[in-house]
Amino acid sequence: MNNEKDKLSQENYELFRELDPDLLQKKFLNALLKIQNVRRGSIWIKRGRTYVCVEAAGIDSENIVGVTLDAGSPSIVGWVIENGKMTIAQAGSDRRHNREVEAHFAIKSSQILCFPLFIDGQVFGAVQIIDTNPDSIHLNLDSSYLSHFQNLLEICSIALGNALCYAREQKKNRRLSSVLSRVEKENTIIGQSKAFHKSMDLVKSYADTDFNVLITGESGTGKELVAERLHTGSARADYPFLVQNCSAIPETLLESELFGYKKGAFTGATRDRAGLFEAADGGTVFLDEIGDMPMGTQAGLLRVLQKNEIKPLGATQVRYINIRIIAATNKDLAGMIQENRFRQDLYYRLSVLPIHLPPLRERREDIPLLVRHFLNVEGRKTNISEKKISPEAIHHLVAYTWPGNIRELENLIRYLMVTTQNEIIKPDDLPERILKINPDGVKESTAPRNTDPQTNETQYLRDISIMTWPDLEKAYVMALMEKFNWNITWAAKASGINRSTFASRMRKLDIHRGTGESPDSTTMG
Ligand SMILES: Nc1ncnc2c1ncn2[C@@H]1O[C@H](COP(=O)(O)OP(=O)(O)OP(=O)(O)O)[C@@H](O)[C@H]1O
Repeated sequence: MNNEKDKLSQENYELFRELDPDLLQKKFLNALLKIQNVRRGSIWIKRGRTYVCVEAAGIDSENIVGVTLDAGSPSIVGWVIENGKMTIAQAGSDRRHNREVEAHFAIKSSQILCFPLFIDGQVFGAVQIIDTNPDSIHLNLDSSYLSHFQNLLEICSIALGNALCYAREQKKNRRLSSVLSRVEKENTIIGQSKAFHKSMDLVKSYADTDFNVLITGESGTGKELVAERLHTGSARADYPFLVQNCSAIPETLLESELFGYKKGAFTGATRDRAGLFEAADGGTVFLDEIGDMPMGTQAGLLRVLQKNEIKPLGATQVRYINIRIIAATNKDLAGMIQENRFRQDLYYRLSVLPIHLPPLRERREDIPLLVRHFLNVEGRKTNISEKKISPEAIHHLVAYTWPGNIRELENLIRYLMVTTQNEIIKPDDLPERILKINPDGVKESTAPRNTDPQTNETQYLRDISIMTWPDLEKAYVMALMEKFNWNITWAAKASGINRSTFASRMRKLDIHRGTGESPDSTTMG
């Protein structure tokens, strides 16, 4: 008996060293099975009106992890959880035993020992230790042994409960950090052009719905940024926003990333792993480059959209998830359907709400705003003193065609921040590919480029002469707001008019930070 007690204590110490709840669960169950000299066992957690199997050991265990039992159907774990008492049951004759789960087992259970798991006096789950020997002779049911066993269980149950709480808090923490970083990013959607506004109006109206969205547009036009905005503006904002790029990734790898896998599903699958869809439960999944998704994976995605169910690789049972899909592509999906490279039924499901983001060359008015924005952001990030840009250099940037769109512009600003020695970026600092294009060919009213620094002012006036009065006022107010970090009072002071007039002009010109905020939600001061 003393030997047995020592064995229990040793297992105890070993368990307390484990902080990872998944590993702790596994070690906890294995320790109990070892002490009781049996091989089959499982841990169940109560979730609402269901009991979910979170860990299992022994032959057929892969058929039971993830199984969800309804509180209304018979089960030993349900009985133990609801009554808060341990029980011993004969699998063949006990009416509480769930026959449906047992039906999946090649080797049948004979005797079941089941204990409740407590935290703070509340039952949060149950652990089953199961004898599969037909004579039910392996379980030690001696009352004094069982009482020591119960002590070990109580201590481990506290450790497990704490580890689960810790994991929950960690998850919450990660979610909050991702919301925080999204909020920080959120203010960076820049654009005042008509084409951009049209797309952003759609974003605002789509965010309130829960339908799938298909974003089309060339590479670097801001599809991911817009997807994030759709998520943060939706009721799912407090849940994860997870991104998967579907291009340049082998089919099986993409499937295991998205749907997850069971231990042993393929070489190297040493443990169960949840996929992206499951990890994003409650939130949004952004599938970038959906046009590159292989046909096989498209079928799995269709099942997610039609039935909200996923089947991890190697699993026999499906799992239910609740996610919103936002997909993006720069490919012609309609053309791909004709060539049988994209499923038509999937296309219809994905493109309930379509958004097209215009290329930068179709919204050239936004280039000066974007340039100023990136100079500001990069200046802050790199600690290099903020640089200015000459109207002439801007003139070249506006004329360039930007095949890589906003990403190319952002990268160029990073490059210029580092390579430009002077405080002001001038045309000479620009790369050859940009200088090659004649800026005067782009806008008919633009006068020939003047390289004499003394006549920069004249050039600048020529540049702004192509703008309308509201455009000019808009650009002026935006420049002030950015300079004063969206503090209306300071910006109004700098402009020489009072705050309420300034705020009312902002409203009239429909100027707001990014796109989602009204002037009143800018920094107060
Ligand atoms: N309107 C915008 N205002 C500020 N920054 C933007 C804007 N649109 C895009 N960006 C920035 O440009 C870069 C490219 O944007 P994003 O990754 O969203 O483009 P994408 O269309 O998803 O590209 P790809 O198709 O190549 O994946 C990002 O760094 C993003 O922050």
